[in-house]
Amino acid sequence: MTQAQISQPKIKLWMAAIKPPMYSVAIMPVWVGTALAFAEKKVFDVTVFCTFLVGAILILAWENISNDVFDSETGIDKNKHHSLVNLTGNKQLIFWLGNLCLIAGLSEILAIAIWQQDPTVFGIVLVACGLGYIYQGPPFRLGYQGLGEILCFFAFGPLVVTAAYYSQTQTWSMTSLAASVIVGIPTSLILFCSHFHQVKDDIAAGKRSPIVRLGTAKGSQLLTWFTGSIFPLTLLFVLCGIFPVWTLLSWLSLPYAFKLCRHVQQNHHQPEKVSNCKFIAVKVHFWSCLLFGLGFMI
Ligand SMILES: C/C(=C\COP(=O)(O)OP(=O)(O)O)CCC[C@H](C)CCC[C@H](C)CCCC(C)C
Ligand SMILES: O=C(O)C1=CC(=O)c2ccccc2C1=O
Repeated sequence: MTQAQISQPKIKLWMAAIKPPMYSVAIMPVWVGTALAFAEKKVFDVTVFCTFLVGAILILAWENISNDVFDSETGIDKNKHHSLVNLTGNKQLIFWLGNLCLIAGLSEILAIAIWQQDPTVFGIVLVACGLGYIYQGPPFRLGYQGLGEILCFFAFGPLVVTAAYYSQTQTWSMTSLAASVIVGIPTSLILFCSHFHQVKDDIAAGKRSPIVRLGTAKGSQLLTWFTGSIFPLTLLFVLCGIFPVWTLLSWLSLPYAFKLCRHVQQNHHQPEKVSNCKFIAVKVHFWSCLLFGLGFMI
């Protein structure tokens, strides 16, 4: 923990604990699945869309709140001043606040299932929540084995994009599966980026994050390959006639992708400098997914 981090004002610590920009990871898969449903089937149920969005945000709030609870049990967050548990000193309160968000979020998704007399969307979201739990909750804690990025890809990619598409159409689509890959990769990149500055604390707590396993130098190279993969992959799906040409609008997010790769390559070994790379990755994710979804609507 640096002097700068220790002396941060309370409001800054609370904002860092709540992480508002991170909630775009819950919004984008719902947006892309819904945009694709509109493109393919010309349907758009605004009530289902808004209900799904609120549910997704609440479920992500549960994931983040309970992350601070579970991490307080392993000691990994002892230097994390912006952990909700450290800020309030009340683990029970935070635990129940998280559970309340989960119940409220799942109730939104259940409402969609009841309106449509079809449990499919609820079932898919329940599986995504299961992946969220085994990422951090006992006895699994698969994130501590370096498996978080894989869970993250399937949860925010194939599962939630498919559920959002299904919530609008009550059918399945291969294009939706392809689109979910384009959403899943940048979401996992955010998680990947979040480990660069935490190597010391992770090793001390026995967490073998991908960056602990690979080292920061190799990690920065892998980041460049995966970030770079999103754009040619989209082009490939366009050339195969799976995506409309307008989905290439997502290439307008390339400046953020370059910024991310350059920043991490230059600073991967300096925790204080690289610690903001997660938020550059959020920008890559936000703009690439927003424009990608727009490409289906045009
Ligand atoms: C909480 C997550 C990452 C934080 O991990 P870490 O412990 O390294 O963070 P700190 O350093 O800040 O302590 C995200 C984990 C994502 C997970 C693998 C999958 C989550 C699935 C969601 C619950 C599904 C949401 C569905 C919704 C959008 C409908
Ligand atoms: O706090 C974090 O580091 C993350 C929180 C979060 O909700 C999320 C969701 C999807 C991918 C990555 C992340 C985080 O890194």
